[in-house]
Amino acid sequence: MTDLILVLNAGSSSLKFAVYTAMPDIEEVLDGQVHSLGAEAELELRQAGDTETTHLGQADHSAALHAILDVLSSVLERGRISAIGHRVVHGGAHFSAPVELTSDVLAELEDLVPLAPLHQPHNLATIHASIEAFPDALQVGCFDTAFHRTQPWVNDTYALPREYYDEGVRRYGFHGLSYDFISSALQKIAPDIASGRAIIAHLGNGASMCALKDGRSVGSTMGFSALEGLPMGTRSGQIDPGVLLYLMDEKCMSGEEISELLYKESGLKGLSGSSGDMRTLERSKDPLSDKAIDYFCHRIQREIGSLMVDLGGLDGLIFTGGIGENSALVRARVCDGLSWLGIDIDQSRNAKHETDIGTGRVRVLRIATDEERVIAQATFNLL
Ligand SMILES: Nc1ncnc2c1ncn2[C@@H]1O[C@H](COP(=O)(O)OP(=O)(O)O)[C@@H](O)[C@H]1O
Ligand SMILES: CC(=O)OP(=O)(O)O
Ligand SMILES: [Mg+2]
Repeated sequence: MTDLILVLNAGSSSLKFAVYTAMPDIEEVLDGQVHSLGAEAELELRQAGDTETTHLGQADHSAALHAILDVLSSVLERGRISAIGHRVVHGGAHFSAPVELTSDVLAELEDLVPLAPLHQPHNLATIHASIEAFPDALQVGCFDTAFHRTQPWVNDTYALPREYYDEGVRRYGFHGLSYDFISSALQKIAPDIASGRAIIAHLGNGASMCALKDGRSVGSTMGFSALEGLPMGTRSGQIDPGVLLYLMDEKCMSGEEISELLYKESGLKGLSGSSGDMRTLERSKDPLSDKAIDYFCHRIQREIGSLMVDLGGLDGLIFTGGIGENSALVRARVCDGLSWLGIDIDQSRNAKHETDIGTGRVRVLRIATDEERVIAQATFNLL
């Protein structure tokens, strides 16, 4: 029987999965995802070049996991799951590398739930369900925050009294598994950029950007929680803390209500008044949908300026994530008007989703991310 590695990646709007053979090296057998979690979830299974889609309808993370385990049962007849690698969004200040998920580690990760309420509970629930389904498998956690531990202190802290930093109020940054993958991919696709100054825009339902210098993270738009920085599907992104004081003091909103507002009702959903999903907004004829896209792209442009200061210039701009990889419109709007920074793109190559779309001094690339492969490799290394 072949040894297999299963990877589970619980995002805010999706549960992605992949299966790899484990010996002698990792090789992907299949992958897929349940996307659009909520009322209209769909399961996609990709195997040997074919994609099979099943409509699930109403499904949360737990229903998605069960649907995935059902689908996998046919594959499992041919092999033995010897390890399961999990994406864990928050590793706090402590976890800077992948670890075996022992009960002590899980207890520490439980403490981080308040810092990532949209992700950590789903990550932990997925881990517990997979321990139950595969009690003999090695369970490994890989952290979204780990990649950013190389950031200089000025980008790691807020200007609060020092004791807050010491107790963990820091700028952790997220999407590190994706940045790790892109950083490795750059070494093959564009080695000059891999060892130069790059900005990676991971634009998915959650969205952030990373300043990459010599392959290491030196800046990120996300900080303490996955709320800071860019506006997202349903998250506000950057906001004046004075607004929160106003909501508490003048509108008498509770912490829970403010959390609901900032995580679930804001961003593209709040601005458009209809949807936080980029595909839906692009198809919509409502001018508010277009304004929401405009705001999203403008904030990305502003963050490019800010991250360029961290880098001392720019050699490459990389688009990735569900929106970054698939939306030619967003890539075009982000690059529009940035010629003065050396950012220009070829509209026809962009429309065809080619890898190399830049025509100016800065190389502009579209690279599909693969967080699952980073997790599989780390899990394999710990086997
Ligand atoms: N063809 C497409 N055109 C525009 N947006 C797309 C397309 N495909 C996916 N997206 C958008 O990508 C986002 C989901 O990104 P993804 O990275 O898969 O999410 P998550 O953060 O949950 O992992 C959604 O807003 C979705 O509408
Ligand atoms: C950290 C984060 O925002 O993750 P996701 O993009 O999966 O929501
Ligand atoms: Mg994601």
